[in-house]
Amino acid sequence: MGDDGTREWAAGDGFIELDGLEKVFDVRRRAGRFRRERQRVRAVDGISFRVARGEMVGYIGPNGAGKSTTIKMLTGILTPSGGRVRIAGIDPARERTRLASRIGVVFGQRTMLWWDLPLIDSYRLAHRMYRVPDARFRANLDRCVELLDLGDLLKVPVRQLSLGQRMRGDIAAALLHDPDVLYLDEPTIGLDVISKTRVREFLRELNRDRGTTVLLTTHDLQDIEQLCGRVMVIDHGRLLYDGTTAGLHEAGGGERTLVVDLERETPPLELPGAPGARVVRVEGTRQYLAFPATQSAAPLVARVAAAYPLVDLSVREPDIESVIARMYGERAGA
Ligand SMILES: Nc1ncnc2c1ncn2[C@@H]1O[C@H](COP(=O)(O)OP(=O)(O)OP(=O)(O)O)[C@@H](O)[C@H]1O
Repeated sequence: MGDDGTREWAAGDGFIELDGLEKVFDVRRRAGRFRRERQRVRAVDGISFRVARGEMVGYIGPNGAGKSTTIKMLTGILTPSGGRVRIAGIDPARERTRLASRIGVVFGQRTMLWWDLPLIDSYRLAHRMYRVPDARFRANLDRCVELLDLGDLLKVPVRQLSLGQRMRGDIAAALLHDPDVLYLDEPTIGLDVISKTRVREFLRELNRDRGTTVLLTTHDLQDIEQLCGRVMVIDHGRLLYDGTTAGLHEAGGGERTLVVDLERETPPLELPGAPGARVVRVEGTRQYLAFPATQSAAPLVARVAAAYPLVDLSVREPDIESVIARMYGERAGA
């Protein structure tokens, strides 16, 4: 037992544990010219899950679903209105300082770096704030600088960095004290394809080599598909789905789209031997082919490439909103 009567975390327990977690906000809204009404918003409405050490889990949902509120309770910034949350046996709201050395947080839309200072200065401040031993700080910094390609950026003031550079800088800042858990809120938002790929590769390596537990909030289903074996979907503060990424597509019945740019205008492509695939739109030399999201794109790509002269190909994922809308539709119709 810990000093406060809580049991210490033991291997085999969930590393992140939520039991019936709730957060209710009292908000005052205008209800007429002079009247204001108090309204209760159940931002998180009884969420329970376990995440094992070393898992990499997606936490997704539409705007206002309650994702950020959950993350804020996991970091101790917000105190729950009900239920229970533990990270490695620690109650975040009661022991925020003790927890701080175990977690790293990256908010894609907000930087934790000092805007006017060179990047390296934010790292030096984190070094002191977290009291990281010198040798460990050096080793972690060197590793991040190498893997995130930050060498030329360390002396540049943060405000002069591009969005992708800044995001890499923020991820490094969150990792200098070797946290066991990393929370990422929209880490690829607004990044170009190359920056996204680089960030994803880094996260995959971090999880594989260091066993860092990662909880990832994103609107980009490709982040989830490329990084997470497991995904949780929340909406209106409730857990709607907790399972594999492939299962998410089955539950949502979604379709992906293969966008094909042809050398010349062509009648709608014929695709014998590609079950479930069909042309849904033709725009000049570009054609859009829908196919079940549960299938790999590879056989369809091979089929199209063998039969038609191509300029380019890309695959578009269904957006999270449409997957969730279909999940609701199926439930309502069930
Ligand atoms: N401090 C607050 N005071 C009052 N209401 C809040 C507060 N923070 C969040 N909410 C409300 O709680 C609900 C959940 O918000 P939250 O920010 O957790 O959603 P989200 O899933 O992170 O959305 P997004 O993807 O837009 O960031 C929303 O209805 C929001 O308006």
